[in-house]
Amino acid sequence: MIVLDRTHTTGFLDDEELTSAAPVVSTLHQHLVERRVPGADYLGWLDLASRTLAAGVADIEEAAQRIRDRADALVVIGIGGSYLGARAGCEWLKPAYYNQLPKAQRGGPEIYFFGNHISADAASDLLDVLQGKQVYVNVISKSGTTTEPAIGFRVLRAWMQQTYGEAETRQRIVATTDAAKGALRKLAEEEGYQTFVIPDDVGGRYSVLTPVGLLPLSVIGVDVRELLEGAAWAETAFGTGALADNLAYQYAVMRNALYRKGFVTEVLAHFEPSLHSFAEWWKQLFGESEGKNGKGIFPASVGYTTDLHSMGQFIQEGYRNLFETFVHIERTRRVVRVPAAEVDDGLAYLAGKELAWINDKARQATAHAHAEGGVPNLLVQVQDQSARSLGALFYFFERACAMSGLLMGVNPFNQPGVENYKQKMFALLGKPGTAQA
Ligand SMILES: O=P(O)(O)OC[C@H]1O[C@H](O)[C@H](O)[C@@H](O)[C@@H]1O
Repeated sequence: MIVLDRTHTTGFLDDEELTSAAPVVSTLHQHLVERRVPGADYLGWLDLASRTLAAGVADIEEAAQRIRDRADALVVIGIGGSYLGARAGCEWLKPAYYNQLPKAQRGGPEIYFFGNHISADAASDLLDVLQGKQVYVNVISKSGTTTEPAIGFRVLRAWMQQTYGEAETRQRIVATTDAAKGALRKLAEEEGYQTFVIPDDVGGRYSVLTPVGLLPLSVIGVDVRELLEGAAWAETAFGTGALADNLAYQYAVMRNALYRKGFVTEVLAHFEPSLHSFAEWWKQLFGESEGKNGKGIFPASVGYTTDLHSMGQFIQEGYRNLFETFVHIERTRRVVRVPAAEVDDGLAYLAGKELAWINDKARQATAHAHAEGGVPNLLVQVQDQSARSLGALFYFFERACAMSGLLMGVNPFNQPGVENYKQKMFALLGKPGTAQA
């Protein structure tokens, strides 16, 4: 289901550099599966998909159905790992203009993501668009104490209370949070919201296949079992410690080998606008997992061919510390051809050609040109834009990220650095118990 191709690393990486990593990968793999690595309390994602399939997702599907039957719009409140996966899934699996389609064609309510910023204008704009609609909310926070979603939830809850009254508002809110800890858990219990639990042993950026991602996606009509099946397939496919047989570990080894040669920025490149949020999810996964102790590959992303007309110049000829990873989808969902035309607009040579075919030529040309310009690039390919492929790809990158962080010598499962700005912000805000600035 997943292909990894390193043709365009020729001249930058040789086989021996990769195969020689096999013993260390095998040892780290053993430590990972025996849960003897730094951050070992956060390894629940390793077999989460297969366990979830075995336990069933009826509770998630029932809650989703209740919302689908009643809602015009679902607002998903969360930040970081508590929203990027659902958003990635939504864009990957649903049409680009999903919210603008007639309800019958959508197969679910409109979906909005909120609580991922502190913007007054964005908050007001959301409330404007929700006017007159039947709104339901899924508020998501593992810690239950993150400031942005907590503020967003307050704003939206106040609006809902005014619009629907207190009792009705309670019926329209589902909270996804820790089983016992945090302000959101406490509030959910006091108010009697329906709740879903984020397991203790799954960190935020690895949580897309928990109710964090599954509930919102189920509400908009995604068959979440297919998503889980793709990931469960990947658990087996990328579950071996033998480097030669494990593409996720090979990807981890390649990016580390490039890193050691000074390629310290990885640009995730895709050719489908619907992969934009997938790239955002990927950036959090790798950025928070590896960027610590003065180490890490800086994860960036571009959407081609759009960004070939902006960032393309830099990538082709700018400062040489970049490598790229192209995420490519082999088959598009639909076929569009360049129409024949009477006028001469210089495109006669493309008449009748499929856009997907042209896009693929653009990808091949870009990969070639960038390698020639000193940017080695890897290809990660999935066959289609299905839920199964997405589930497999989520897991591929999670598994690769864990191995990559271990190879780099960091704990891939913590994020101590994000606390610093928070403490300074709390001091500026005068939060009780914090040092005043
Ligand atoms: O789910 P939450 O506890 O609200 O956390 C949401 C996000 O916020 C943080 O600051 C962390 O850096 C992220 O790893 C996390 O995904």
